[in-house]
Amino acid sequence: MSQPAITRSGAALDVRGLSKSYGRIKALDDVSFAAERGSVTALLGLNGAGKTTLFQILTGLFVADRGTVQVLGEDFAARPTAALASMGLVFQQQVLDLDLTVMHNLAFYAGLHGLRGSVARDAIASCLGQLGLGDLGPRQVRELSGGTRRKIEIARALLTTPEILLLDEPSSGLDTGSRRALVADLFTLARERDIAVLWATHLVQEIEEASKVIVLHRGRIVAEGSPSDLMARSGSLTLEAAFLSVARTGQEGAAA
Ligand SMILES: Nc1ncnc2c1ncn2[C@@H]1O[C@H](COP(=O)(O)OP(=O)(O)OP(=O)(O)O)[C@@H](O)[C@H]1O
Repeated sequence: MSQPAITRSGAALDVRGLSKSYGRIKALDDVSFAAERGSVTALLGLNGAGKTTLFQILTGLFVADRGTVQVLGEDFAARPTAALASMGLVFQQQVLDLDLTVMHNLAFYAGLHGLRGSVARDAIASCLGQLGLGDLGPRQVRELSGGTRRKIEIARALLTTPEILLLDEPSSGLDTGSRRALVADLFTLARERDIAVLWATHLVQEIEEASKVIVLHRGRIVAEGSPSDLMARSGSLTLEAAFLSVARTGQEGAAA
């Protein structure tokens, strides 16, 4: 069996020195980090921190002013189509057609990616099954709750067996119970499918189990480490206090 491709740092996704400005606003300023397989890397930032800009660069919508992105050992800029083919994307905007059934939505997306017939059906069954949605195929999306729709969007992103999953506030608009269920599913998926999950959010409670937390503040990384590292370094008893401390002061080590 071939070895999985890796980047210069050994991680699935490796970002170095990314900068992007909109006129005089520095949305990203020399951002570097890596996301490893089988784990969740959380990108935590208040409004305006630069999370969306980063995701737009990682998905090829925008080009960075400076810096590089490596995906599975390849330079994104050199081979964007291959890089994008290895990624699953779940953003805040709803992407399902409400008037179609779950099965039709997923079959349409599978078809766009060249999966047809029994290959598509098996992939759909596997992805729905993994998220506990196995019996929902015939249901019209409009009849389903917001939390279930979000899970279907995640199942959709998994159809192409991505090695990297980019999530931009995936629990946006969900109630606490649905959010908790979604969070648990995503951590399990990262482990079981050996996917590198990069999860942007401003909700600290969601990512307390993350292997690594990166705090982005006004375009700069102001803290990076495991949740317990961040709490210890800022002298905080909770991850939320540690986050607010570094986000407020723009640097690590400030007392909460
Ligand atoms: N198209 C644009 N033109 C000008 N400035 C922009 C544009 N997009 C973003 N910005 C600015 O760049 C900075 C980073 O914005 P970005 O949307 O990337 O942050 P964010 O962390 O995703 O915020 P939010 O959580 O509010 O979506 C902000 O100061 C924002 O006002």
